[in-house]
Amino acid sequence: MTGTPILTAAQMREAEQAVFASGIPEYELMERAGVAAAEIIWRAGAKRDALVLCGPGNNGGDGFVIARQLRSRGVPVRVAALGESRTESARKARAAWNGPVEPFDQAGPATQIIDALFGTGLSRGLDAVVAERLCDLTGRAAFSYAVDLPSGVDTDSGALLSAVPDFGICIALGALKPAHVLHPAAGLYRRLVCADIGIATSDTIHHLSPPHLVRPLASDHKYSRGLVAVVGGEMAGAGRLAAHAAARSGAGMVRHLTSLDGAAALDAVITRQARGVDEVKAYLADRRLAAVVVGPGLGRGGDARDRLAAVLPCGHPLVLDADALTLLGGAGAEGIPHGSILTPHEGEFAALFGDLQGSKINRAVGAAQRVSAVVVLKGADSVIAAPDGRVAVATGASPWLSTAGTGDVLAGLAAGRLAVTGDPFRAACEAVWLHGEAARRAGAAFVAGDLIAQLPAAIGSRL
Ligand SMILES: NC(=O)C1=CN([C@@H]2O[C@H](COP(=O)(O)OP(=O)(O)OC[C@H]3O[C@@H](n4cnc5c(N)ncnc54)[C@H](O)[C@@H]3O)[C@@H](O)[C@H]2O)[C@H](O)CC1
Ligand SMILES: [K+]
Repeated sequence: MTGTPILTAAQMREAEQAVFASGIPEYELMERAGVAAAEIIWRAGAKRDALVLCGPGNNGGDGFVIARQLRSRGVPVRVAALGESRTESARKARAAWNGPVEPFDQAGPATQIIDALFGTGLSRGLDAVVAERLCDLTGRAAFSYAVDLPSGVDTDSGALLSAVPDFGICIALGALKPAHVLHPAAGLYRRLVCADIGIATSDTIHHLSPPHLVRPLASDHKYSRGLVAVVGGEMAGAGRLAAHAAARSGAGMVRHLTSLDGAAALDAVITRQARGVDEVKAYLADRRLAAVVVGPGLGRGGDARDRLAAVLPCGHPLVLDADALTLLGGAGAEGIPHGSILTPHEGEFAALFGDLQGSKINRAVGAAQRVSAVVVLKGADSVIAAPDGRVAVATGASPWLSTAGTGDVLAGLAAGRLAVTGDPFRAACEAVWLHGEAARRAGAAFVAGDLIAQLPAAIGSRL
């Protein structure tokens, strides 16, 4: 879970100020940034001709340092500037470049385009003519790089403030920012590299990284590895997917409680018929339960409400998904037990927390703090937020996950990891990463069942 840190623009400035307070001048940081970025560009593009586009602020200053570094390696490099450099460090970098500077609006194409126009200081969209020229130059280039951020993205939300082109490599400086992991900005580059420039970063928000999982002990048995109950309803298919995912999550045993007649015959090992709420309550009275997931296949009628009402006070660690979230959206989130895991998509999230504003990260943290539970706000970029402010953001999800049942699989997987770890934030991070890894292994055009089949290999890859 402790992947590359993610800092907002304000947190980045705060971290930079701490470096300056330690006696390292701003220009030293700019030199470090430029040298690190130039090394990445050199490795990717070698001596292909390059055009560095420099903006008026310190992002532009980075650009002048990069140009000087590339020139010293024999790269045929040109610089085009968008007006004068407005900061002392940027002026110093421009003077050190000590070469010709073309006006941005007259700059011709190049094999490599390096975007050092704007970074974390962007306060509004680029002028249309500037944005258009940036898109044209990068569109005609064989290699394109964004210095710190693609110019035109909102640092903290990942929104696009003006037209922004695609880039081959985005070179984050010092730390990731939310725009590096939140869509649509996160979809603008093929490769993301974070250059370490010696900035100490906060330890609350991270890019989700591969988890370290553990094997069962020789002394373990099916109950010590974790018993999971899936409280389904009339739609046995979704509950069955969640149950099979939990069964291949590393947990010791799974019970799928469904009201559907004859479903038990399908999976005798897993499925139990629980027609009425009293039968559900009887199963939930089993103190050996380590996690309960409710939602997949639950339904939204009166019986579903009764089943949900039986689950919420059961005292076992909970995963709330799908119909359970929709039902809670109407009834109010106050009934959610602390320490649960919620796995809403944007629609279910809006039903529960539609009043929350800000970036996807802000909204997920706000929701987690409101209900004192871990919230997994799913999407192409899934945000996992804990009530204490810890956040992990997952990127690179396979687009093939947009198929029926993958949410049921994630819910069952989260319950299984919760049964194994007993830690909601860790379980949610592991489940999201394993879900993504299973999708990568499943390849193309898979269905939810194929995803489940890949879980043992995904887990095995992290032991
Ligand atoms: N601060 C440091 O120690 C380091 C920062 N690094 C780099 O610096 C940028 C952030 O620099 P900053 O000067 O704050 O902002 P920008 O360079 O992004 O540019 C802001 C600059 O442009 C003006 N401006 C804002 N929006 C627009 C617009 N739409 N059109 C025109 N002009 C605009 C604004 O007024 C400012 O003057 C960071 O991303 C890093 O790249 C170093 O990496 C490390 C040291
Ligand atoms: K940039």
